[in-house]
Order: sequence, then structure tokens, then C-alpha cells
Amino acid sequence: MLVLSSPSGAGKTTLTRNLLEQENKDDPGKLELSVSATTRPKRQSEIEGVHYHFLDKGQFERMRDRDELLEWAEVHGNYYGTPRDPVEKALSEGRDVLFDIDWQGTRQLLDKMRDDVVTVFVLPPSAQELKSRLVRRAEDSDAVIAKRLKNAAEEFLHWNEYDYILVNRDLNKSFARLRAILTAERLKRVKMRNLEDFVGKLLTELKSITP
Ligand SMILES: Nc1ncnc2c1ncn2[C@@H]1O[C@H](COP(=O)(O)OP(=O)(O)OP(=O)(O)O)[C@@H](O)[C@H]1O
Ligand SMILES: Nc1nc2c(ncn2[C@@H]2O[C@H](COP(=O)(O)O)[C@@H](O)[C@H]2O)c(=O)[nH]1
Repeated sequence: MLVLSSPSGAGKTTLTRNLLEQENKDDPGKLELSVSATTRPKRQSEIEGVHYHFLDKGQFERMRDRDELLEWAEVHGNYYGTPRDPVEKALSEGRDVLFDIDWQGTRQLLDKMRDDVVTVFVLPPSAQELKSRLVRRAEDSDAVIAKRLKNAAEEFLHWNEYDYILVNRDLNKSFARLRAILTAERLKRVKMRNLEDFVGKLLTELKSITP
């Protein structure tokens, strides 16, 4: 489970989408994005079921109360949460899951599944650039942008709860670093499947070719 968090506008959605596209080119189906549920209004560019499952407050609360969310939080005045079933299905089938969630949700995932969770906090190169990115994205009203910038102060404080920090200045460099994190984490001994069998086979083969 690879989690990206950041203040709004730092670039985690851009990085997760790039990572998903590139990884699935190289190894189709190995990495899956967790599509969150939210009560936030849909943006113009967003597609139901692809970017989010857009719910009303009642629908969200019913999912939450039936324990159908792995984690949930109120962020910028709306509810956001991770549907449990798709994540559990992907993990049980040996796929990795990518999350774009805030620090509150990250804490909940860590409480439940600490050993399986790798966390990355994305920082903007400057506060001014953070603002410029939100304005350039042109998806939110001035009031929403102002609220998100105000909330960034609280979000910045959680950087030290994460395994890795990415200062997202140059997108290509940040992307390369994110891929390096994923590659290194997948190569950790404790995360490799069937390693004992593989080493066992190497030993058998070695015996057969040594006099
Ligand atoms: N390294 C970068 N340099 C310049 N622009 C960038 C960079 N990374 C992302 N952007 C741009 O900044 C804007 C915000 O990025 P993005 O939507 O990925 O942020 P986010 O962290 O996911 O925000 P939110 O939390 O609101 O979803 C987008 O228009 C994106 O194209
Ligand atoms: N705790 C959770 N946070 C989530 C989830 N999905 C998204 N988010 C975070 O919300 C903000 C705002 O996102 P936006 O799409 O409205 O710009 C951002 O920090 C996301 O990471 C979730 O399922 N749980």
C-alpha cells in the first residue's frame, strides 16, 4: 500500500496518475489506484468512478456506518473515504494499491495495517508556487482555493509522520524519485513472495551442478 499525502495543490494527484500509467505499461495490473468516495462536488474534468465515487452526505454516512470504509476523514469541509472491498480484493490478489489521501486517513491506515503501508509526503517548492498551482489548475473557486491554502498550514505540520518526503519542484525528477521508492520497497526481503521457494530451487540446482 503506497500512500501519497500533501497540502492541496502540491502535486500528488499528478504524481499518482503518472505512476499508475507508467507502472501499468511495464507490468499491467500490478498497481491499482484506490478510488475514494467523497461528498465534494464533482469538478468539470472529473469522471464518476474514475476520479472519485461522488456521493451525497447520507450515502457516505451509510457506507461509513456499515464499516464499508477502510478509513475516512473530513477534509476542506467535505467527507472523503476509502472503500474497503476493492482494496482488500486487490491486496489478496497480490496487487499493490496506491492511495491519494490526507494525513488523517494515513494515520488510520497505519493503525490498521502498519507493516504493509509505505507513506510519502509531497511538499511544494514554495508557498507561492503552491498557490500558483491551485490557481493554474483552474478547477476551484477563489473561496475554495483560499480555504485550501489556509488548511495547508495544518497539513504541513504532518510531514514528519511519513516515511519519505518528496519536494515536488521538477515533475520529472519527482516522478523518478517516486518510482525509485516503489521499486526499493518492492525489493525489501519481507515483501517478496515465494523467496524461500526460489532460494530452495537455487540450492537444489547448485547441488546438481557441483561435483
Ligand atoms: N512539479 C510541478 N511543477 C509544476 N506544476 C505542477 C507540478 N506538479 C503538479 N503540478 C500542477 O499543479 C496543479 C496541482 O496538482 P495536483 O492536482 O496533482 O495537486 P494535488 O496535490 O493532488 O491537489 P489536491 O489535494 O487538491 O487534489 C496541477 O495543475 C498540476 O498540473
Ligand atoms: N482521508 C482521506 N482523504 C482523501 C481521500 N481521498 C482524497 N483525500 C484527500 O482530500 C484532499 C482533497 O482532495 P481533492 O480531490 O478534493 O482535491 C486531498 O488531500 C486528498 O488527498 C480519502 O479517501 N480519504
